[in-house]
Amino acid sequence: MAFVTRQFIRSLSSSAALHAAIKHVTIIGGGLMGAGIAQVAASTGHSVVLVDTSEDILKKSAKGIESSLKRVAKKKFAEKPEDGEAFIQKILKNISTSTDAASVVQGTDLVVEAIVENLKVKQDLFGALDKAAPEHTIFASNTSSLPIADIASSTARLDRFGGLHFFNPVPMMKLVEVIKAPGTSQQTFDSLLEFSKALGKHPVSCKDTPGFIVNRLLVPYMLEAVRLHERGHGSKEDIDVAMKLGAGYPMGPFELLDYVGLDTSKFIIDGWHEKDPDNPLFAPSPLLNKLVAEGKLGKKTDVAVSSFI
Ligand SMILES: CC(=O)CC(=O)SCCNC(=O)CCNC(=O)[C@H](O)C(C)(C)COP(=O)(O)OP(=O)(O)OC[C@H]1O[C@@H](n2cnc3c(N)ncnc32)[C@H](O)[C@@H]1OP(=O)(O)O
Ligand SMILES: NC(=O)C1=CN([C@@H]2O[C@H](COP(=O)(O)OP(=O)(O)OC[C@H]3O[C@@H](n4cnc5c(N)ncnc54)[C@H](O)[C@@H]3O)[C@@H](O)[C@H]2O)C=CC1
Repeated sequence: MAFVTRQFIRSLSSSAALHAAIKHVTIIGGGLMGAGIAQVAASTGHSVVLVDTSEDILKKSAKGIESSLKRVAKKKFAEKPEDGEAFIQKILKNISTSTDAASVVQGTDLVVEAIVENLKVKQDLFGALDKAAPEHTIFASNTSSLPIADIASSTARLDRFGGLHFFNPVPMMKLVEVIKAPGTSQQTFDSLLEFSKALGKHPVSCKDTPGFIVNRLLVPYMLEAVRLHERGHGSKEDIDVAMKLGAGYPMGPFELLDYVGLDTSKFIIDGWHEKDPDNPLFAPSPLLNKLVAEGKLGKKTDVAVSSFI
C-alpha cells in the first residue's frame, strides 16, 4: 500500500514537473495559425518567441495578435474598458519575435511548428532545429494533414515529437487534437495534453492517421461542397446559407474554405489524393486549383469575396 502511495505521489509530482517544464515556447510560422497559437500561449502566461522568415511578416503577425487581443479585451472588459489596454500590454510583453529559429530554440521547452503544409519544408526545418535544441525540448507540428511520423523522421528525437493540431481562429476554438505518433513517448504525449489544458483548451487524443479526427471529416465535406457547385447543383451563396441555416454550422463551406486558406486546403487534398488516388473524397477540384493559381487564397490575401464567397 505504502509502495502504491509512493508510486502515486511520484507520478503526480513527475507530471507536475513535466507541466511546469513547458514555460518557454517557440512558435515557428507567424501566419494565421502561428500568430493565434502565440497569442493563446502568451495569454496563459507562457514566454513565447514567434519566428518567421522576415521582419515584415512578423510585424504583420504582431498587428494581427494585437487586433485579436483588442477583440478579446473589448468583451472581457466591457464594464471597465480602461483595464483592457493594460491586459493587452501584459500579454504582448510575453511575446518576442525572431527570424533565427536555430538561435532561439536553444532556450525553449517546446517548439510548435505552424509553417506551410509541405512535408519537405517541415522536415528541413525540424532537421535543422534538432541539432540546435536542447535534449529536453519537445517538438510538435500543427500540420493539418501530414503524418507526424513522416515529419519527425528528419530528427533523432522521435520520442519527444508529437502533433498539436489547433483550430482556426485559435483564440476562439476550444479544441486541440494531440497526436501520438508510433515513436511518441507516453511522457511527451502527457506533456502535450497538459500543455493544451494549460492553454485553456480541450484536448482530444488522436492516432497519427490522415486528417486525425476533424479534418478527415471536414475537408472531404468542404471539397464536396465545391464539387456540388462545380456540377451546377447550387450557387456558392445558397450552399453556404443552406449549411448555416439547415445544419447549424457557424460558417458555410465556402466561407470556411476562405477562412482556412485555399492554398492550405489545396495542399491537404492534393497530398491525400497522391497517396490514395482512387478515393473520390480526395479528388482535386478544378475551381480550387484555378483560384490558388491566381493567388486568390481567401481571407489571408484579402480576396475572400472575390474567391469563394
Ligand atoms: C484546416 C485545419 O487544419 C483545421 C481548422 O482549423 S478547420 C476550421 C475550424 N474553424 C471553424 O470551423 C470556424 C467556424 N466559425 C466559427 O466558429 C465562428 O464563425 C467564429 C468563432 C470564427 C466567429 O464567430 P461569429 O459569431 O460567427 O462571428 P463574429 O461576429 O466575427 O465573432 C464573434 C466574436 O467572436 C470573437 N472573435 C472572433 N474571431 C476572433 C479572433 N480571431 N480573435 C479574437 N476574438 C475573435 C470576437 O469577440 C467577436 O466579436 P467582435 O466581432 O465584436 O470582435
Ligand atoms: N489555416 C488553417 O485553418 C489551419 C492550418 N493548419 C496548419 O498550420 C500550418 C500553417 O498554416 P497557416 O497558418 O494557415 O499558414 P500561413 O500561410 O498563414 O502561415 C505560414 C507562415 O509560415 C511562414 N514560414 C514558411 N516557411 C517557414 C520557415 N521555414 N521558417 C519560418 N517560417 C516559415 C510563412 O512565412 C507564413 O507566415 C499548416 O501546416 C496548416 O496545414 C492547422 C490548422 C488550421
